[in-house]
This record gives sequence, structure tokens and C-alpha cells, in this order.
Amino acid sequence: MRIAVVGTGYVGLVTGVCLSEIGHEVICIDIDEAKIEKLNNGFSPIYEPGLEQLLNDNIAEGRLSFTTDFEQGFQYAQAIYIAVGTPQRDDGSANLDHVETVARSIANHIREYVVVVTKSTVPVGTNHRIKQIIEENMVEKVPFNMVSNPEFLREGTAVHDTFHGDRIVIGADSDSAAEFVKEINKPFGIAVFCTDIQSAEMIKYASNAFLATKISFINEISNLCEKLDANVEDVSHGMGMDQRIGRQFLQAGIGYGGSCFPKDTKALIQIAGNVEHEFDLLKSVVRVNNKQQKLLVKKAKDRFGSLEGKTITILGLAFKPNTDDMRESASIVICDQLIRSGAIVKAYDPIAIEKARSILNPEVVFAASIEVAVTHADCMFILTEWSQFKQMDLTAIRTMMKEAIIFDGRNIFSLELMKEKGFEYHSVGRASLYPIPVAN
Ligand SMILES: NC(=O)c1ccc[n+]([C@@H]2O[C@H](COP(=O)([O-])OP(=O)(O)OC[C@H]3O[C@@H](n4cnc5c(N)ncnc54)[C@H](O)[C@@H]3O)[C@@H](O)[C@H]2O)c1
Ligand SMILES: O=c1ccn([C@@H]2O[C@H](COP(=O)(O)OP(=O)(O)O[C@H]3O[C@H](CO)[C@@H](O)[C@H](O)[C@H]3O)[C@@H](O)[C@H]2O)c(=O)[nH]1
Repeated sequence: MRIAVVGTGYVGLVTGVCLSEIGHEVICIDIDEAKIEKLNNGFSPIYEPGLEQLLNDNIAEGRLSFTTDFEQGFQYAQAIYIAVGTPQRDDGSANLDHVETVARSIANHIREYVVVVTKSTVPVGTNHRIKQIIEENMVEKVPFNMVSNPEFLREGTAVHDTFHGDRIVIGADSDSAAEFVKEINKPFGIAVFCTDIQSAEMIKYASNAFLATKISFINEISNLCEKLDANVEDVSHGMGMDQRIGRQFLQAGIGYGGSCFPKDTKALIQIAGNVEHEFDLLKSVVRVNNKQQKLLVKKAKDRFGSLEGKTITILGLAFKPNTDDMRESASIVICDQLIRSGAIVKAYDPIAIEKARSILNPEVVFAASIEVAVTHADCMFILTEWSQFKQMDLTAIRTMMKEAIIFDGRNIFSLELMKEKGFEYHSVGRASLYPIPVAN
């Protein structure tokens, strides 16, 4: 099939590349000229394992191309995928400006029957609104169908998720459009669930809200574990063995970040509010997450009394490993709090430093290696569980630091290893092996 994908962010790019990999002829369109030029030269604007190789393979095969020209992009398209951003507004609701602009571009350019497929995460009712905008602004009156096809990929494993997802959700306004999108996706060999458009839109928000709820739940349990001298790692393990609960998304830490959970939970609260439904549970999930992001700084303040003049190493800035995405990363809040408390912050991340420079508090000092970051530090904060950190030479690191103290927001080390290596180790939901001195 011939497919046009609008938007070359995570979702648009991964979707375009993977649809091309399974044999479709794909043209991706973006308004960002620099991004399109980079892509046409075979460079991925995002760090995503495996993506750049597939990008180049498919460009070389002649199945994948990039343009800023909508006329050219839509010319032969049998399906147009909308994959532009839906960022949050100040009140938490989803900003649909980009999606609506694309709907107008579609209305301006389509000349024959096409299926419009929405991949962007949009509030319930948005696909009907897109349909209405296209109908009202069409230059040439041609038939088209609407399909909601929400995306469930995770950053860092996006290519793998696209080929091995648990399900493809299709909410269509006609059986034939549903069949058409099913046919497009057939080579992935993934189970398809067909439903109506509103339910498909809701499945996306409900899934993200549920996963966020699991995380806030285990974070609350971890806070209790600390007070009751239990070990949250064992508690998660024991809970997850029950298949009704499942093992995934029970990793306690410093809360969820990223481009999706924070914005989608708030958007769902707004969506509920619009129909006069107080989503109390989800409001608590968001509150717990905000509190959890501040946990490590509180622990450090309890430990030191004051952070004034302390040199603190931050290991990990991205919101999760294997991505350079800094959107809503806990590191933003944590670095800011530390600097406001008078600390000197030295930060290292294997991939995200470039993106972090424009986002973090300008007083953060960036280090080119773990070793540079830890030298003379009063303590270390671990914020992202990069495998590089799990493998660092702890014996050497210990000698470089002024004090061998670690606040680990991701529980990457065992308590036993930390004791053996001589670190004072403060993790999440696990009793410290050292009594915390009372601040003067
Ligand atoms: N990032 C993820 O992991 C993920 C996963 C699932 C779903 N989603 C959802 O998918 C959507 C896209 O997310 P993202 O992270 O890929 O977004 P992004 O912000 O990384 O990228 C959006 C792209 O759209 C382009 N764009 C904006 N307006 C345009 C227009 N009028 N015409 C053409 N291009 C335009 C931008 O230049 C940008 O390149 C969002 O709704 C998001 O919630 C994201
Ligand atoms: O047990 C866990 C699992 C995750 N997290 C945190 O939760 C956030 C999100 O992680 P993850 O879900 O792996 O990454 P995303 O790329 O944001 O993916 C989520 O958001 C996407 C955008 O909607 C969806 O498509 C995916 O299905 C959904 O998992 C990160 O900060 C993680 O550190 C935890 O704290 N504990």
C-alpha cells in the first residue's frame, strides 16, 4: 500500500519506518525542515535502538522517503496517518492544534478516496472532530473514512514493540476501513482488536492511566515499606507472581516521567471533568507521582541537614534508559530542587546531555564521564537505570568521591553489594543498611 505519515516524532518516524519495513511504500511529512533534511540523509533525529539501521535500509530499498511538501506527500496516498504531537496545555488538557492543522492540510490536498488513520493520542471525540474539519474544508469533495489506531510503543524499545506488540487497536467508522487498516498491519502478525472510534480513543488513555496507577501504587507501598522495615523489591516480586497482578510496572522508584504518562493522566482527568466526572483515583495517582519525584531530595536533606555547598553527582538524566528523551524527566525537578537548596550539581548521562542542556536548571554542570561527575562529590544520586551505571567500577568510584554516599532512585544495586563496597546506600522502599544520622 502507499501510506503518508504526518509527523516524524517518535511515533511518526517509528511507524513510518516499520510500515516500510513490512513492504509498504511510505512517505513521511513534517513541517520541520531541518528534521526532514536529516532524515533524507539517513540520520535519525531521536536516539532509538535499531531505528537508524532500518531507516537507511528502507531508504536504500526505495520504499521510504521524507518531505515537507504536503501536495507531494498526499499525492498517491491510500492511507494518511496522523502522528503529530498532542502536548498538554497549562490546565492539563490535550492541545489539539497540531492535529487540527493536519486535518485542514488533508482537506486541502486529497483528490481521491483515502483512509485517515489517527495514531496521535487524542481525547475521546477527537476523531469525529477531525472528520468534521476535513468535511467542512475539503477543496475537492471526495469520500474518506476515519480510523483511530492508537499507538502503544515505549521509547527505548519502540522498534521491538512495533514488531512484537500485544495488540493493535482499530476503531473505525466503517467495516471496510477497519479491514483496510487490518490489511496494512497484517505482516506484523499481531492480534487485532476492532471496536468503535470512541472506545479505541479511550483504550489508549485507560491503558496509560492504568500503568501509571500501578507505578504510583507500588511507590506508595515502597514508602510504607521504608517505615515498616520491609523490602519493596521482594514485595513487588511476591505480588507479581500472582498472574492476576502481573510482574510488570511494579518497579518502585522516583515516579513516572516521559512524554506520555504525565500528560495522558492529566488529560484523562480533564476528559472526565468535561463530562462532570471527578476521576478521584487518577488525581491521587498524579499527586503521588509528584510527591515521589521529590523523595530523593528529601532523603538527602534528612541525611545532611542542609545541602548548602554540597557537591552532588547526578547519574542519569533521561526519563528512562535507552532514550535521550528528557520530557517530564524526574531529573528536571530534582536538579532544580538541589540547586535551589544551595547544592552544586554535576550531571552525567550517556546519551541525553545534549537535550538536557536546554531543559535543566542552567546552573547544572555537565560532566563528560561518570568519573568526572563523581570526583570530590559529597554524594551521588542515581536517577536513570542505564546499564553503564550498573556496571561501573564501584571500588574506583568510592575512592574518587569525597564521601561514599549513594541515593539510588532506581534500586540498581543490592544492599549486600553496597555494604561489601563500603557505600552508605539510600534506596527506595528498602531499609538502609546504615542508620540515618539525625541532622543537627
Ligand atoms: N512518544 C511516545 O512514546 C508515544 C507513544 C505512543 C503515543 N504517543 C502519542 O503520539 C503522538 C506523537 O508523539 P511524539 O512523541 O511522536 O511527538 P513529537 O512531539 O516527538 O513529534 C511530533 C512531530 O510532529 C511534527 N508536526 C507538528 N505539527 C505538524 C504539522 N502540522 N504537519 C506536519 N508535522 C507536524 C513536529 O514537527 C514533530 O516532528 C502524541 O499524541 C503522543 O501522545 C507517543
Ligand atoms: O515499573 C515501572 C515502570 C516504569 N516506570 C517509569 O514510568 C515511566 C514510563 O516508562 P515506560 O512506560 O517504559 O515508557 P514510555 O515510553 O513513556 O511508554 C509509555 O507511554 C507510551 C506513550 O503513550 C505508551 O505507548 C507505552 O505503552 C507506555 O508504556 C518512566 O519514567 C519509567 O521510569 C516506573 O517508575 N516503574
